[in-house]
Amino acid sequence: MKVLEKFPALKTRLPTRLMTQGGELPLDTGKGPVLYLEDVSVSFDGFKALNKLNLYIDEGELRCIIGPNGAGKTTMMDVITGKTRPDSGEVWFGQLINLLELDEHQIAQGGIGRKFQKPTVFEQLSVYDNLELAMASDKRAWKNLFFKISGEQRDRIAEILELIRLSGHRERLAGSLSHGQKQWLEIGMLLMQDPRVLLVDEPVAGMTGEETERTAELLVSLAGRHSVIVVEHDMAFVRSIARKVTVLHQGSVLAEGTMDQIQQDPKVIEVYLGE
Ligand SMILES: Nc1ncnc2c1ncn2[C@@H]1O[C@H](COP(=O)(O)OP(=O)(O)OP(=O)(O)O)[C@@H](O)[C@H]1O
Repeated sequence: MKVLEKFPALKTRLPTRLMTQGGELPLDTGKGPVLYLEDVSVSFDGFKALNKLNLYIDEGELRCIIGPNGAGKTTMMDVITGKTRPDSGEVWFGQLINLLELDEHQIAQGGIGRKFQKPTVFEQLSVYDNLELAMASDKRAWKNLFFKISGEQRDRIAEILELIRLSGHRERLAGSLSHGQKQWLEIGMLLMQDPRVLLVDEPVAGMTGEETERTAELLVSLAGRHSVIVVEHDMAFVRSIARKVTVLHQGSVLAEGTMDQIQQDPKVIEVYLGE
């Protein structure tokens, strides 16, 4: 059922721009998903990259999105993060925040983090400094060179270093880390902003088997505190972390369910074998 049909009172929501004036976004997920897209369509020169896409992400869930090349996965992430504006449809963060009224920067600051495929850490800085800078980004540090972090913030960095398994490498230059470690550091940098939703694009591309396993553990451990959306082609990896899986095809949801359910779905088999 569509969320707006289920909760008709939501139609009386105030415009997001009025609610967000002067600070924190009033995220309200009490009665519904943390993020949802309804009837979202995006066309590029007449070609429908997204075609009436519906997607509902619950608070704290780990969702895997798969689909053949060109299915619309990247476009979907671009719409959520404000990079691409849909031609039609709705995109809500909680029940009160209309993401279509916010720009990319506001969406990132408001609690939707995105990890692109290529790591973009500051190679000349230490692991620790990368995390400190990420925490402070857009806050005082960039404006005030004498910014000092609090004990609480130091604890948060230590907690994240532990989580991303880089506690023993805190003073190392980020440029000297392995590919996998750089990817974890970047995930750690996003976590410093404590996002409600984390979008992760092909996290294990180019990783060793061991790094892939550790990444699976990391992403699973993030669910609960964050909603994590993982777009990935590596099916063995998806199977290792999957709870609910959404299969996109030609810009819409083709199937949704557990990995076993979708792997036995004749529509999914046809699409993948037909590639
Ligand atoms: N800026 C653009 N201009 C024109 N066409 C585009 C643009 N962005 C995406 N497309 C097209 O829209 C379709 C969906 O692309 P998208 O990148 O979202 O798919 P995807 O599922 O992420 O694919 P992949 O797995 O290959 O990354 C593709 O056919 C693509 O060529």
